[in-house]
Amino acid sequence: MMQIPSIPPVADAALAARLDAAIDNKTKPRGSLGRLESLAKQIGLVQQSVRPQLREPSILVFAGDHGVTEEKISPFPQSVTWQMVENFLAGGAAINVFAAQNGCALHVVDAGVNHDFGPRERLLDRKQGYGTRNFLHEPAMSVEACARAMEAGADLAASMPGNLIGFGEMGIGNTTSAAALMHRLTGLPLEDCVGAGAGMPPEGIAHKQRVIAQALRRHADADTPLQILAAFGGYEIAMMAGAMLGAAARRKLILVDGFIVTAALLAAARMAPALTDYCVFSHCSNERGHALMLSHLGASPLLQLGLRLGEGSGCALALPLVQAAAGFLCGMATFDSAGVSDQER
Ligand SMILES: Cc1cc2ncn([C@H]3O[C@H](COP(=O)(O)O)[C@@H](O)[C@H]3O)c2cc1C
Ligand SMILES: O=C(O)c1cccnc1
Repeated sequence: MMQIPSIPPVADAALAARLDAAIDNKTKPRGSLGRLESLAKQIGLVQQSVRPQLREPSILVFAGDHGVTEEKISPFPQSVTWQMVENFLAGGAAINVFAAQNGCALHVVDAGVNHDFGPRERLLDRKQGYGTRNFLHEPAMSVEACARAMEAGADLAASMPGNLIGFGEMGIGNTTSAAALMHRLTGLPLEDCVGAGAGMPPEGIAHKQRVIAQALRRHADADTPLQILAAFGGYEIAMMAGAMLGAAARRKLILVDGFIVTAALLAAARMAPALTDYCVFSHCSNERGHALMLSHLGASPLLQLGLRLGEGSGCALALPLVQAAAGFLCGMATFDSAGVSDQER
């Protein structure tokens, strides 16, 4: 069974005071870099340094299929998952463009796609199965399979070279899975958790909500975060949850994308609450429920662009801001070093 790594909170009063002083001594009015200042402080706390550096950032797109697609809860067929994986491998998806634009390495993880790809460059084969089971009728996966997927994710994150990992996903049907997880893990009303996903019309969203409500009754006994993740999750979601824990255990910064990635975090953070200390929330997605999910976590997302894509697109777009935050803390002169007069105190 997956050993949940112990994740220490990043809080360190002495280091926090040194970071505040380092940020305030830069040649700028105090506070003038706004949100970048709290971000720089967070990165410093995660890296335990007043001169944090981001090395070899990468984005991992976790892909998996969902048995619940049988219930017509997505406007797209399940096969779009593997077809989009092919598109990622060929370089033609939105995430390819945005990652390349920001010089960010991109890997696709086959967590459980219902398709055989064979060995391919940029594809990390961590296949746990050919899609999950239909959670309307039975748990999406067994608790053991869920723990194995988490463990594979934790190992993968630990083996990544850099100190920042952006999390993205691809899996037709996974907003249904994420909505069920959100409801069970936060207790928020189901109607606030269910949205359009890849473009369901209003009557389709009502159907999706009925399917989830019925599944919630079927799995009323799923109680621990692992049981809940096994009942309603997906291989990609379980693997992301484990990978986030593995990343934080190595003090890597975690860039969180949209609704589905945040649902994986909700589950993982229930297992190790300090996990969110290591997370930067790239954006607030337009998927209904994401804003509430973020407030539940006390998160302040960097961007609000009306995205509702997934794939890690928000991570790639927010990466330059994260680099700017670490960059100003490392690179800017201080009032002293630059011979600039500080404000009179
Ligand atoms: C062409 C295409 C590309 C995508 N890239 C990400 N998603 C996004 O949509 C899916 C979730 O929506 P639902 O739960 O409604 O199926 C996920 O695969 C997600 O990453 C896509 C969806 C489509 C159709
Ligand atoms: O918020 C997201 O990441 C999202 C929203 C809709 C569809 N796919 C992903």
